[in-house]
Amino acid sequence: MAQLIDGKQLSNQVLQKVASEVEYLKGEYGVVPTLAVVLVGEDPASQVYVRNKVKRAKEAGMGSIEYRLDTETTQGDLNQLVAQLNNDPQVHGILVQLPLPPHLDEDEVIASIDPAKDVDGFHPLNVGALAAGQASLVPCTPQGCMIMLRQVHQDLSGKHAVVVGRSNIVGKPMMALLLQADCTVTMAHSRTRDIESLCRNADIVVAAAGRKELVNADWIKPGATVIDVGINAIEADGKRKLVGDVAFAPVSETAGAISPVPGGVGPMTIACLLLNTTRAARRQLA
Ligand SMILES: Nc1nc(=O)c2c([nH]1)NC[C@@H]1CN(c3ccc(C(=O)N[C@@H](CCC(=O)O)C(=O)O)cc3)C=[N+]21
Repeated sequence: MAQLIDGKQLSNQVLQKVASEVEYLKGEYGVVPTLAVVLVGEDPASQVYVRNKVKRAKEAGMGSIEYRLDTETTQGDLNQLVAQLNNDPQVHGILVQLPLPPHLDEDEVIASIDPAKDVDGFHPLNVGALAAGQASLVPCTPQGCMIMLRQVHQDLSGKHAVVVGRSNIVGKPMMALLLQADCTVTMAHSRTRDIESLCRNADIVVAAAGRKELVNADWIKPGATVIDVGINAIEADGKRKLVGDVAFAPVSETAGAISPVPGGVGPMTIACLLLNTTRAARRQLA
């Protein structure tokens, strides 16, 4: 049976580090690292994530401000709120929850966030810095995945990693971080031919395709490490249940290590968001 990579437990370690950094910034500079979260619309899943982020921020001693805008919010109103937060010295991190309602332009909103406050790491300047291997605010989910991988592999050098999924928020930044860790990286996606045998050659598989239980046991080399980034809500016995992009039960009999859903990448993402917020606050010290 595979080793379980416990994201819940590991995220608590990261959050402890965040809490001590918060104490330091308060004690030494009188600064309370503060995250502003902007949610447009009523999507129930987004509301759960935002509530979790705000809760964890409070637990770490950070400030958090939640902005809930209704679905009909205009691009102008949203841009104006972002501009106000950019100019507010009490706000160190800005997160605009995605996806936005279809009438709003996500790229435009992201580009309007001050790159120094872009704790998601989605601004083109931060994307470019990551691609060039320069320190920056790194997207939270891939950052969390790297911390999980380092639990299993003290040295990632030369490992063959296959990333399944090419999104801007997970797949592409994941590729950059694995490359920086000297992995050999293959990007696989919905158009990849014979994706199963490609994955079967991998030492590490990061599943971020957004397709529930896509990755099965016959995709995985015995002993390989599997990180499951999927969050797919399904109905089971009339209840809402989360499953990943990996068929957990069968894959955990083949893999050497595997992260679960829930309790894997999700909590790590939130912990890294707060870590980014303390980093942003530190860089904004006058
Ligand atoms: N600008 C932006 N930044 C984001 O980081 C961002 C976003 N938009 N939009 C939505 C996705 C999704 N996301 C999650 C974070 C934590 C959990 C999480 O903690 N999940 C728990 C379970 C929670 C539950 O039961 O629903 C777990 O996996 O154990 C899930 C999903 C961040 N996102």
